[in-house]
Amino acid sequence: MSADVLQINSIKVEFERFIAIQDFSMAIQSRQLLFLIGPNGAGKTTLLDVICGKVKPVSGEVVLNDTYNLVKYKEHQIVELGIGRKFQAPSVFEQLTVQENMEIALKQSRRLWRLLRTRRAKEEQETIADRLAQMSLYEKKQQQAKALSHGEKQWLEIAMVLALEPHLILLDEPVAGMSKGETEKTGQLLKDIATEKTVVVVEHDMHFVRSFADRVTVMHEGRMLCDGSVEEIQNNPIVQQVYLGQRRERMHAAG
Ligand SMILES: Nc1ncnc2c1ncn2[C@@H]1O[C@H](COP(=O)(O)OP(=O)(O)OP(=O)(O)O)[C@@H](O)[C@H]1O
Repeated sequence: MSADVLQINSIKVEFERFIAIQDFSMAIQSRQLLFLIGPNGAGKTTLLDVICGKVKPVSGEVVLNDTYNLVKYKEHQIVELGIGRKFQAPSVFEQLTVQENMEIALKQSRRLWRLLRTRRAKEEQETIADRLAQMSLYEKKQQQAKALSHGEKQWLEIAMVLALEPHLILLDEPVAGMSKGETEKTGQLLKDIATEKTVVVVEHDMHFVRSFADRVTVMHEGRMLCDGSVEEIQNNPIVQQVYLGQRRERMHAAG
């Protein structure tokens, strides 16, 4: 068995006649914080959509733990296999408390719903408490979600994904709209999560990527441009030429 959690092999995605992803392959190892970067329209969100089953490729495969070709599974089955997704826009229930949002997240999981029949309510509450504490929200569990800051709502959503106990978490621009302090804290939280899970983040904020990435994959026009450490990406002439261009100076200057 390989050390890869996920192997993406030669996927191609078409929307009507437009090819959004082409001949794309990569392997994702466990317990790392991987950032997907690239210009607008590069195919980053579509790649997350393929992994979580929202979009089906016309060819290629996405293999989880050397065993499950996710292309053949439905979205809810992929959740059951341990892949969690947080979309870009916050979608917490504003009128409900932080605690109630967590309880709903647990009940929405069919996998956990089955488990809960045999699982004691006490354990469910412990899971919720642990994840809220991890995301620094435990003290706010009785507050309505609408009273949270934008950053706290994003953390609540991440806690809701974590409560489903995924092995692989997919996040789309989690720090968009956050303050500097919230962004820094989110990076630390994601680092912490990546000590026990694999975290894949689509991101445009290069300072954030530089500060926290274990590995970076660059996409361009639906293809893999390159993949490596932050330093390797920064020094790659093709990335500088095709993607970063004039932003190179800023990228080196940041941090
Ligand atoms: N449902 C769809 N139907 C048609 N075209 C789509 C659809 N979803 C995405 N696309 C197109 O596929 C390409 C890749 O889109 P995608 O959202 O994956 O890019 P991205 O790298 O995430 O971009 P951004 O950084 O702007 O979010 C774009 O040209 C987009 O317009």
